[in-house]
Amino acid sequence: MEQAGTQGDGLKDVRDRIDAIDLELLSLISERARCAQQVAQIKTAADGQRVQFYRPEREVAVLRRIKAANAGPLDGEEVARLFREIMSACLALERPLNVAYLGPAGTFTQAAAIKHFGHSVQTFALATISEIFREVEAGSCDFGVVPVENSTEGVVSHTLDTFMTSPLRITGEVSLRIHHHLLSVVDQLCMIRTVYSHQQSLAQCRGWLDRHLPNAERVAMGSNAEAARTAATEEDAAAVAGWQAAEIYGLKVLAERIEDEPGNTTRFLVIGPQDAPPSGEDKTSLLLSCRNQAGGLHALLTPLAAHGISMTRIESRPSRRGIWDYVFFIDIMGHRDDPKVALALESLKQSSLLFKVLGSYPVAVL
Ligand SMILES: O=C(O)C(=O)C[C@]1(C(=O)O)C=C[C@@H](O)C=C1
Repeated sequence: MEQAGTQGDGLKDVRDRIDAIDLELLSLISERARCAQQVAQIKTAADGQRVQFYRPEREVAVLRRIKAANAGPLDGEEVARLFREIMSACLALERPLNVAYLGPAGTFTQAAAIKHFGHSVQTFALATISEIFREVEAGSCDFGVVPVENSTEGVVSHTLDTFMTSPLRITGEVSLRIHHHLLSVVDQLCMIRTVYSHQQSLAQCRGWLDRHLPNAERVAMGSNAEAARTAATEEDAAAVAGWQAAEIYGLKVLAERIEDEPGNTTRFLVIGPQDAPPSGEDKTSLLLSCRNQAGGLHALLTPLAAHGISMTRIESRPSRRGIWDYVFFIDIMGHRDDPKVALALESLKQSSLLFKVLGSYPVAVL
């Protein structure tokens, strides 16, 4: 029913304007989608079977340009998110992408996949990180999304270990603010005897669980979503998971944001058959190992300092070739095709026993 009184004509006028703007937006979005269809024809004519519809370096260029041009009142992130979805729909017109993620549905990895690719991709829930690598290697999925590090609990070692033997490349990164909630079919905390979650999430909420559920048994599961699915079938259990899992498995939120660290962030990697061309603001991930001798790591890193390249992360893992042998996962700023980075990589290659470029990819916009 129409609002009477003071809102009257003023409200109707503005709503009429909004309706007219929406029609203009629709016609512009449709025109943009037709352009994407033309791009697809041009790409197919040029590259035939080997055509790459998804262009990560172009996508970040579009988003960076929009963010820079934005004059408000909407926030830059907000505007970029809208354009993320428009591009996702345009790409799906060219060819829908298949993206594998660590399932089941409702995990933070699925949220990361959608944040990176938008809602128009087809996502496939797989049970393990190894399976995701396998499906992308086999070509049954175009890309995979895997967790790699968490700001409270550190690295997801399985992901790093799998890179040692996989031919796949890193084509993108996604950072996601993680909020954990306590979910259950019951609505009283005193009824909870068991708390299910992934071991990293249990660790991230340890303080809260110690204070509020000191006597409940904590049971580690393969994923938060699996924990939510299990908790949905038990009258005295709860799961620690995100709101997506609450929605999917029909659970109530007993307590919100129970993570101990307010800035809790998880970083995910996008993996695919190739890495990304330069975008102007990129990172490169490397896998290296050095001789087991005094000053070995220092010597390994000297070429980076010598060429003025900044390192954003270094992680060491046992190589499994001998008990004293370690490999290093290193992230640096810049693309492997940047002349300065290319020179540094060349000398790194000379000084390391094992040298593998895992990929160059754009610094995330969202
Ligand atoms: O510019 C292209 O190559 C396109 O395919 C168009 C477009 C877009 O909608 O802007 C869509 C998908 C690509 O990943 C990048 C950009």
